[in-house]
Amino acid sequence: MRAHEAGALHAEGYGGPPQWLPYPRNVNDLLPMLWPSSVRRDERGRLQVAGVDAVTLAAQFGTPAYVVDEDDFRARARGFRDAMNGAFSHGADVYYAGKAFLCTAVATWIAQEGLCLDVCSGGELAVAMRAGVPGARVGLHGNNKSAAEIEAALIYGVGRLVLDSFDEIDRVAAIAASLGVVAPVMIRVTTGVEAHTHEFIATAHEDQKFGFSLAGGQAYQAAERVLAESGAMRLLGFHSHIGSQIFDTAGFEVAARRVLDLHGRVEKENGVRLPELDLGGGFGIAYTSEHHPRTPEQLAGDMAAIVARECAAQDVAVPRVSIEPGRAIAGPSTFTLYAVGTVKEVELGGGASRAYVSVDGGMSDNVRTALYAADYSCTMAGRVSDAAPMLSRVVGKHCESGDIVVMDEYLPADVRPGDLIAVPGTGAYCRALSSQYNHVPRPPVIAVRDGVARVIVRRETIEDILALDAL
Ligand SMILES: Cc1ncc(COP(=O)(O)O)c(C=O)c1O
Ligand SMILES: N[C@@H](CCCC[NH3+])C(=O)O
Repeated sequence: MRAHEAGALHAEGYGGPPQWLPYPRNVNDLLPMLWPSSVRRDERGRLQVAGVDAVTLAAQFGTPAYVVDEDDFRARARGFRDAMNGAFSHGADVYYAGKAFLCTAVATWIAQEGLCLDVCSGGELAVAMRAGVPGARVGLHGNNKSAAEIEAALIYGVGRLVLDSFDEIDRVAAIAASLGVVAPVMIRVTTGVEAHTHEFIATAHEDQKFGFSLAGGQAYQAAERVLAESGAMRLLGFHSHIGSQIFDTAGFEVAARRVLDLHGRVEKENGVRLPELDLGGGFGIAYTSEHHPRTPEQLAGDMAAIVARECAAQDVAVPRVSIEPGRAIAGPSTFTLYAVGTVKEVELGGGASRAYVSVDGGMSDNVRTALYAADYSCTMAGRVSDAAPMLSRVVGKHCESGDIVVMDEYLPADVRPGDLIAVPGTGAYCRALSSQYNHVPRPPVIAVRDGVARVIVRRETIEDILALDAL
């Protein structure tokens, strides 16, 4: 089931037989799990976020636009921080995975809320530096970091570089030696876990590009190589990340057990102490009511139990644990606001039909539907309607038939040009993966807090795009 979720309440809550209320029966028609916490409808039927309504936002900033509820984003960040500190008695660290969505304001929020920041390129590192995130609280990832990226990170004094290949071990050792610093490093391990998620976003099975294989022995060898370079590198510990948008707890558990087994063996057999362990991110969020995310408390509690059990079994000290949630912080805090341009009804045969509702963005601002067959839902944001529900597909304005934003949704049959449509759950990997396909400028990101909306990433213009071209 995916149609109608953002736009209507299930009559029986989330269980039981589907009994959808006609669209939208009342003004509180939004499934809370899909929206930032402040979102509601006002008395005019307009979607409202942190006290500002969607019609006002569209008039002031234009469409399409990503709209982030700043307090919701901050609360999700704090939620992970507090849950990890609550579960691990000696403290723990949360590295927000900036790849989900990063800009200077977000890096500032993350630092203010007491989190660390995971960056995976020189560009993301530059944002962290600009926001003044202390180097010690930044981690640098990447399976092919350039020498310039490594050097910039070491000069900035990042708290960790996560190593991904033997070539990189040599490269980091040489650069650290030339700078006269000791690089704090972790080793990314491929644990062999087949995570239950889309193939393109699973990262711990053997046949993919990330990390050192645990089963093949390379992860152990990598540790030996790093330990042998003690003048240039300090081994903090191991890192495991099994993939993204994962709900299945077994995958996390198996990965944690395997990486802790390696951690214990390396400590004992080399007479060293590894002070840290990173268990990655990947925690799934609800895009539809089919998804049932676990709370940060549940996730942290489970991790703490596994770590305590495995360390006791191996008789090694409990390392300081870190995690790297991206989607679970950024995703639900944001919705994309579009304006409808055209509505076209297409006969499907057998008397059935579908409305193609074209909006003023599309795969350039949200490629996840095309790339991962991701499920989204949507609702009218500027008004409510008593018209009958109509099976609709929300599509973009690009020259591709796969340019689909929301595959199936029930919208009221009187949806028309000029209506506003809001798509929830677009805070992670939408702006981050956006493009200028068809030379469509990227939308702005608008942060709303306490009744005030402000631009945190400005809209691109056609002049921005033209400026890249040589004459
Ligand atoms: C190493 C690493 N850490 C953290 C993340 C964040 O994942 P998510 O946004 O699913 O929490 C990713 C992306 O999958 C990643 O590759
Ligand atoms: N871009 C992916 C997630 C990849 C996470 C980065 N390792 C998505 O949108 O779901």
